[in-house]
This record gives sequence, C-alpha cells and structure tokens, in this order.
Amino acid sequence: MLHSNLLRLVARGSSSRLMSTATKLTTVEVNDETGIATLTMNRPPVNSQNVQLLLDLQASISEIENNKSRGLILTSAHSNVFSAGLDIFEMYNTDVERLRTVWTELQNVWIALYGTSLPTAAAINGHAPAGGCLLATACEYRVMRPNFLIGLNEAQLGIIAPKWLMSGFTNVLPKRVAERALTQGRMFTTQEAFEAGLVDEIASSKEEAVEKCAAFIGSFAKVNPLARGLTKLQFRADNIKEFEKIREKDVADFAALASSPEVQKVMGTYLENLKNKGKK
Ligand SMILES: CCCCCCCCCC/C=C/CC(=O)SCCNC(=O)CCNC(=O)[C@H](O)C(C)(C)COP(=O)(O)OP(=O)(O)OC[C@H]1O[C@@H](n2cnc3c(N)ncnc32)[C@H](O)[C@@H]1OP(=O)(O)O
Repeated sequence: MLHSNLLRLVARGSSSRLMSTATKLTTVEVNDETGIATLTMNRPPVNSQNVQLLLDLQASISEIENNKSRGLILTSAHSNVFSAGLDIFEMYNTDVERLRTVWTELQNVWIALYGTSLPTAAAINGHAPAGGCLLATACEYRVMRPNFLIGLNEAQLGIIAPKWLMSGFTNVLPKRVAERALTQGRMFTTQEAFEAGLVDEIASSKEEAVEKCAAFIGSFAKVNPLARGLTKLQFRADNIKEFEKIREKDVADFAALASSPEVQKVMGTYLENLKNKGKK
C-alpha cells in the first residue's frame, strides 16, 4: 500500500517519477533523464502562502536536496497565478502566536530556497506579487509567461518589507532600479520585468518555461557541483549572515506590526476589495 513517507511512484510513463511526500500542497517530480526535480505549488486558487503551504515547501526542498536531484525548478499548478504571496486571510483577526508562526515559516522557506547549493530556477507561469516574487527571486534564474505581473508591492500596501525579503530582488536588479521599484511598490509586467532583468527569459507556455529552466540548470552539467554550490553560497553569504543576525527580532517586529489595529484594518479593507473584485 502506498504510504505518504518516501515511496517513489512512477507518475507519467517512465521518464519522470513523482516523489511521494508527506505533503499535500506541493508535489515533487524528478525527470529520470535530466535528474532535475520540479517542485509544484498546488494550493487553489492562487497558491496563497498559509503555514501548511510554507511547511510543505520546506519539506519538498529538503526532499529534493536529499534525493540527489541535479537541480530544482519551482512552479505552480495553476494556470494564471504562480503565488499570490502570504495568505492574508490567515493573518487577519488572528492571535500573535499564529502571526509569529506565519512569519517564522516564511523565513524558513526563504532561507531553504535562497541558501540551497543546488541550482534553482522559477518557471513563473502566472502572477507573482509579494511573497510570490520573494520565492521567484530566491531562485537563481527566472522564466515567465507573458502578460502577468511580478514585484514586491509592500509599499503600495503601506508595509515595509524587511531587508532579507528584498535581498533576492536587490541581487538581480541594478540598485537604482530596485530602490525605485521598492519605494513605489511597483508591479512589473512580464515584458518590463524582462527588460529590467528581473526575469531572464519569457516563455509562451508553462512547458516551455520549465524547459528553459531545465536548460539553465543543464548549463552546469560540466561544472563541479561542490565548486558551483560553494561559489553560489559565497555570493549569498552576506545576505544570509545579516538575516541570521536579525531573524528572531524580525519575527517579533512582524508580529507586532501585523497585529496592530492599523495594519489589521488595512488587511480587512484589502480582503474586502479582493472579495468584491471576484463579484464584479
Ligand atoms: C494587505 C496587508 C498585508 C499586511 C501584511 C502585514 C505585514 C507584511 C510584511 C510584508 C510582507 C508581505 C508578504 C506578502 O506576501 S503579503 C500578500 C500580498 N499579496 C497580494 O497583494 C496579492 C493579492 N492578490 C492579487 O493581487 C490577485 O488575487 C492575483 C494574485 C493577481 C490573482 O488575481 P486573480 O484575478 O486571478 O484572482 P482573484 O484576485 O479573483 O483571487 C482569487 C481568490 O483568491 C483570493 N486571494 C487572492 N490573493 C490572496 C492572498 N494573498 N491571500 C488570501 N487570499 C487571496 C481572493 O480573495 C479570491 O478569493 P475568492 O474567490 O474567495 O473571492
């Protein structure tokens, strides 16, 4: 009988294996020919990041690190959203302990993805605001489908994102462009993101995006994996050290901010607008 721990199932024909995980909101599929793992977020309708999705992402990243995959491609099971960022419903009208958990698990996913020595790429097959952009920019390479939006919109929401949350973004954009985009809370269209360097390639379908991500990961085939991984981590070491220094305080700051009546009010209005948008 199939149990959820670590059975490997033949998924589609013989060329890829669905790695069973103890999780439900993510799946991991390893391509037998390339050895590259595709990690798919599957929390309908928009992959909003609740604690369970954040935990499942961490479990899947660990699984991919442990199963000797050659690289990781992050994508979404949905047709028009990569991830809508943090689940605002989970942060609204809740207790401080829950807010601490949400933020701790967001930190944990970010550091797992940003700090892995594996080659990583995001096949961005839909919108990627806020926490969606965070995950995409934690990866080393991004391929995006046309006519979607990506960016860190926190300033638009009246919220200041901490430095670690911006660091993937500031890694890939020139400082001046990043500063302007972050202070404006700018959402880039796919084409604008490509022109600015926020995404590396545009692909007309999810399949093409995954192929392009696989080609990026394949470009390291002749590079010693240990040398590659350590070189990557040297580039990221300063951001990681800074983050480790403040991570506890950052959780406390977030919980205090997000539980404040002012921010709770903003969230309430924002959620109302999101719900009403669906009725129009
Ligand atoms: C707003 C205040 C937040 C305060 C936070 C406190 C401090 C935070 C510090 C900084 C860190 C921030 C990290 C974050 O990630 S915050 C989250 C920001 N995310 C967004 O602003 C995205 C909001 N969503 C959208 O823009 C759009 O939904 C979309 C992703 C572009 C998709 O558009 P589409 O037209 O396809 O879909 P709908 O808008 O109709 O949505 C479908 C249903 O999904 C629900 N939904 C959407 N986004 C979220 C979300 N982030 N959390 C929970 N639920 C979400 C939406 O309500 C619809 O539900 P319904 O079908 O039941 O009506």
